[in-house]
Amino acid sequence: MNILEKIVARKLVEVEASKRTKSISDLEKEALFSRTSVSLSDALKIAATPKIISEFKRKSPSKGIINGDVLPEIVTADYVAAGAAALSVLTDTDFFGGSFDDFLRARKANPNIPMLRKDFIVDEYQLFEAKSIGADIILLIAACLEPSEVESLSKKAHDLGLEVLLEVHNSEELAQSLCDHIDIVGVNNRNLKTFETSIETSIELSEQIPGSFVKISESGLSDAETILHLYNHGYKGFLIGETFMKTANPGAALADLQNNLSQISNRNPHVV
Ligand SMILES: O=P(O)(O)OC[C@@H](O)[C@@H](O)c1c[nH]c2ccccc12
Repeated sequence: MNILEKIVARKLVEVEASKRTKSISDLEKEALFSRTSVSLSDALKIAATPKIISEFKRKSPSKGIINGDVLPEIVTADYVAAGAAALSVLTDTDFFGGSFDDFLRARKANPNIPMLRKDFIVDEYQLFEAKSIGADIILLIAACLEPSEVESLSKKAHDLGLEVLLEVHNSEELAQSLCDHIDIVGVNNRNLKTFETSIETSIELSEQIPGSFVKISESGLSDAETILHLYNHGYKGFLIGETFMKTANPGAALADLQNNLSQISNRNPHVV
């Protein structure tokens, strides 16, 4: 089994256990369930500069512990103060050290920013969970879902008022999984089966994504030059975790990146 298969196998067991402890109608009763979602795709569509989606990630299977001892409410509020367009918070515990508690603390500290529930969605039940913790966006990973599952899960997400980020890593996944209910297409520069990361993945796929979809580039991003290069290939948003989380002050690391982005674009106004 590759790591993605291991995560999915574990997730299926976890979801069955959660269903036994909390029913869908319990989830629907949570206060945040009725919160009106904030759109990320609308903000990205009109973005005239690169937008950063900052991730709260304690650890990962590829990197091990990145930053175990951080407070989600502080880090995410610092991200927002430094200009993050959205937040991504891992809710997978076993492989990424995340939790609903992390997500809820981040949500409480930042009531109005678009937030992505970063997890491995394999069952409709998890969409109700996402809604109940105040998520605005959910992730569907083409590499671990059948195209028919992407279609039904994304439709259900829309019914619940959630936006859908479809993550792809190659042209086959893109061709097979893209459907009408996708709001944002994310190209993951990291192959989740091998952990290899290459920005070329985003460059190669940029032209294959129909212009009607807003696109973001994910993983392995750290410098302003690369981000502006990808922006010029049509990417509006950039999902970044490790670059920020590995520092003692993730919010300050985002502020530095934002500074570098504006300095470069001031020097070369044609770039953005
Ligand atoms: O920490 P990075 O290299 O900046 O990557 C962030 C994000 O793209 C990555 O965490 C991610 C992308 N897709 C995922 C799917 C599941 C878990 C995690 C991910």
